[in-house]
This record gives sequence, C-alpha cells and structure tokens, in this order.
Amino acid sequence: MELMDVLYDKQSGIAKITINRPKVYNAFRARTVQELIWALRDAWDDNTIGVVVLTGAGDKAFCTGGDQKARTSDGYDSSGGLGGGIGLEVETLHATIRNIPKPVIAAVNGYAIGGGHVLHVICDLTIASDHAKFGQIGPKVGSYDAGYGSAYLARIVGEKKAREIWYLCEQYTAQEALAMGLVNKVVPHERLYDEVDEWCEKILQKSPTALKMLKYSFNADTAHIEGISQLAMGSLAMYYGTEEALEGRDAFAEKREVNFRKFRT
Ligand SMILES: CC(C)(COP(=O)(O)OP(=O)(O)OC[C@H]1O[C@@H](n2cnc3c(N)ncnc32)[C@H](O)[C@@H]1OP(=O)(O)O)[C@@H](O)C(=O)NCCC(=O)NCCSC(=O)c1cc(O)c2ccccc2c1O
Repeated sequence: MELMDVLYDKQSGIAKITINRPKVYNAFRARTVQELIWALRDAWDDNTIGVVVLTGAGDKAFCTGGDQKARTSDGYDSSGGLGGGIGLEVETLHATIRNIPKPVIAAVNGYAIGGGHVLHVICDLTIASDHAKFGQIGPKVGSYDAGYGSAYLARIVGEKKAREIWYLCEQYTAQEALAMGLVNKVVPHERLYDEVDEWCEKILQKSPTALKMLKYSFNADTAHIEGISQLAMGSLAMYYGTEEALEGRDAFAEKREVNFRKFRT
C-alpha cells in the first residue's frame, strides 16, 4: 500500500508507526485509519518484529482523533469503507491493535485527544513525554466513543475517573495521567524515544510466545467490549447526521463557543 498519512519503519525487531499529519495535529481521516491497519497487519505478519511503537509526527500531538475538517453529516469520509457507517474503519483499527500478538507501545509525544486518546488507551503500554496532554472531547464536538473509549477506559482508571474524563472533557497533564494509571511512565520530552527503545529492547529479550499468550489472556477479560463497540459505532452513525452533532463539529471548525443548550428541551 502506498503510504501518504503514515510513516512506517522496521528496524531490529521494532516496527515504528507514525501518524504523519502534523498540520492537523495528527488527526486521522479515512485513509489514515486504513494505512494504520495496513502497517499493523504488516508488523503482525512479519516474524522478525517483536514489538510495535505507535506515535505522532512533530512535537505537538500524538493524535487528536477524527479530522473534524473531513467530517460530514454522513460521518468522516464517503470513501471511508466499513467502520459501522461512520466513514472510518476505527473498529477494525481498535481490533487490530488489540489482536496483534505483539505488545504495542504508544509513545505519546503531545496531545492525545478524542479518538487519539482512545488509541493510546487501547495500546498495551503508554510512555508519555512530560509535554503530553490527555483527554476526551467528543461531547464537546458532537461525538462519542462509547465502546473501548468508555468501557475499557473505566477498566484502566476506574469508573469515577472515566466518567469525569468523558463528562467534563478536560485535559490532564502527563503527571496526572501517571497518577491515575493511564500511562506507564513519564519522561522528559527529549528522552521519549530513547526510553521507548529501552522498553522495546527489554521486550525483545522475552519469549514471543509467552508474550503472545499473555496478551490474549489480558484481552480475554474485556473481549465483550467489542460488542458494545459495535452498538456504539452503529448509534454514532445515526447521531452524526443530527443537528446536535453538527453543532459540535461546526463550533470547532468556526472556533466559536458550542451551544448545546437548545437541544435540552
Ligand atoms: C488538541 C487541541 C486541544 C489543541 O488546541 P490548540 O489551541 O493548541 O491548537 P488548535 O486547536 O489551533 O489546533 C492546531 C491546528 O490543528 C487543527 N486540528 C487539531 N485537531 C484537529 C482535528 N481533530 N481535526 C481537524 N483539525 C484539527 C486545528 O484546526 C488547527 O488548525 P488551523 O488550520 O485551524 O490552525 C485542539 O486542537 C483540539 O481540541 N483538537 C481536537 C479536535 C477534535 O474535536 N477531535 C475529534 C474528537 S471526536 C473523535 O476523535 C472520534 C474519533 C473516532 O475515531 C471515533 C470513533 C468512534 C466513535 C467516536 C469517535 C470519536 O469521537
């Protein structure tokens, strides 16, 4: 596959996948999601690869979720393929990160917001730069990930914190994320990729079969969330066409205050 939105590099057992859309803070469109899936599948299929790193280009953002400029009342992109009708194959991307039988490390180099936040949550491990900022934003911009984005997040940070994250849509620093168990380690920004390399090296010294079976075991306990995710994406496809959802999208694009009060009648 010709890669336009993603950089893909394989070296010494490590596959590094970089979302490369820094002008939109590494927001993803349909093509980006398809390229991410392709790269993950390539890393899955390559027996020389023992660990995958997911990160974002530049020093501003890891990923800020769906590209709001590519979002229509039909979802994100008419060419977006499957994805439960939202125009993005996000369900397949989430499933691929979870099911690839190798650890996936999120190297969070900046904002991890919205659907970008969900990506790091699903990864096996997260190492964050001390500049990184974390948060969900869907209810502010007329969207939600009520699958892994809510149910799996609650497994990680607990019910109260997960509800706070979604209901208030605030941003959290890397240190706050560490305190709530949302990330594994915080390092000075300039050390991020050295630290990630060290973690990869430690992983590469371990038995690949043992790691694979452990990952499957960790996944098994939350496998039912896939069904919740299908319901969530199905409902989202209908929600995106509503005036309420479009108010959120338009307010972001027009850089103005959102007004959801009119929908509380
Ligand atoms: C990340 C920010 C808080 C940064 O704010 P800041 O003020 O520092 O910078 P700007 O806002 O000026 O951003 C710089 C530049 O980047 C553009 N940009 C940033 N994010 C996006 C984006 N997601 N889409 C398009 N463009 C983006 C921004 O417009 C600026 O460009 P200019 O040309 O205008 O200068 C802040 O940017 C921010 O809050 N961004 C997040 C925006 C957002 O709404 N994200 C999507 C949330 S919903 C979502 O991601 C989502 C994805 C899914 O795949 C789902 C799947 C299934 C269910 C639900 C899903 C879902 O909800």
